[in-house]
Amino acid sequence: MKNNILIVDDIHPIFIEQAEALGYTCNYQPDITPAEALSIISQYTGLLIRSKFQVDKTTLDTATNLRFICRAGAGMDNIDEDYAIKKGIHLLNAPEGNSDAVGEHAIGMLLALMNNFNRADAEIRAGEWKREANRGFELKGKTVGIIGYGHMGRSFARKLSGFEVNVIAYDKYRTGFSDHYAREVSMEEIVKHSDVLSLHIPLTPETKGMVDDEYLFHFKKPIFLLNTARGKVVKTQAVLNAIKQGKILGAGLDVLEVEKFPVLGEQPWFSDLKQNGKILLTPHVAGWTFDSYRKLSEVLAQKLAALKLLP
Ligand SMILES: O=C(O)[C@H](O)COP(=O)(O)O
Repeated sequence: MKNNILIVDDIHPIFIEQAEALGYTCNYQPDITPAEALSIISQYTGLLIRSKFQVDKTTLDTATNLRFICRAGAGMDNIDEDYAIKKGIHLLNAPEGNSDAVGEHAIGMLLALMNNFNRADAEIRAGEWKREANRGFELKGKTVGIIGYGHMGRSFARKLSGFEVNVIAYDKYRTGFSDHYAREVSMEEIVKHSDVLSLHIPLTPETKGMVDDEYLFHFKKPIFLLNTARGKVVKTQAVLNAIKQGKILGAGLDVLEVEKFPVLGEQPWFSDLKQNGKILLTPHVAGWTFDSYRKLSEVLAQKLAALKLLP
């Protein structure tokens, strides 16, 4: 069997260079359709994907020679992980490659929200000069609650040092992680003390729809909400409701329950979302920078080398 990798998305060429130095042959097909990929996948021992390609049971059953999947990114929610592991397929991802990007994006969103950057900018362009309506909040002295203290949560916490904030973090799957940047707390404490809530958790059946009306109702203080994780973790309608009730002061959403047009524009909540000046939107780019583009490839190539699948 050949040692070859089918690459079905856009990645920095350094991956190909390094994989070929290890002895792999790469077939770079960033524009391949899922159907086309499925029709040739049985010829490959490796597959490299980003988020647009779904690796479900059918794909895994068709990929009879597959030994590893490289995910150029962090989220593995587009892979049927359990089934792949059952088939003995190695799964590699690269959160180390885009955690700085996500941490910085979250910081940028937070400062922009707290100081009404997007709304004030739009107002001036429309001929309105409103100082009082655009009075901001300072980060200093606030409590920032982080849910999920993996690569992304830790990166955000590190980048908050210097802002003189109290950083608390909760992670269901990790304990004993308090460090220089964040203090480990329970979910109850996050809900009780946070002025800012930033989500850094994967999408799983358990986290799907986690941030809903009921969850937001329990927060003791009005919060700024950041979601740079996965859109389906947050119910968009609940965010709109909480803004109306004054429970959310601003929301920075890099990811949405449904992404891309036209399907996004067809959602019942989309017109309210569009008109709400307390919501700042970006198109799922928190982890996608000119810098992370190369780092993701480098991290994956290193992990592939460490697998030592080739003699
Ligand atoms: O999971 C990630 O790393 C980010 O969400 C980026 O995903 P992408 O592969 O779509 O850029």
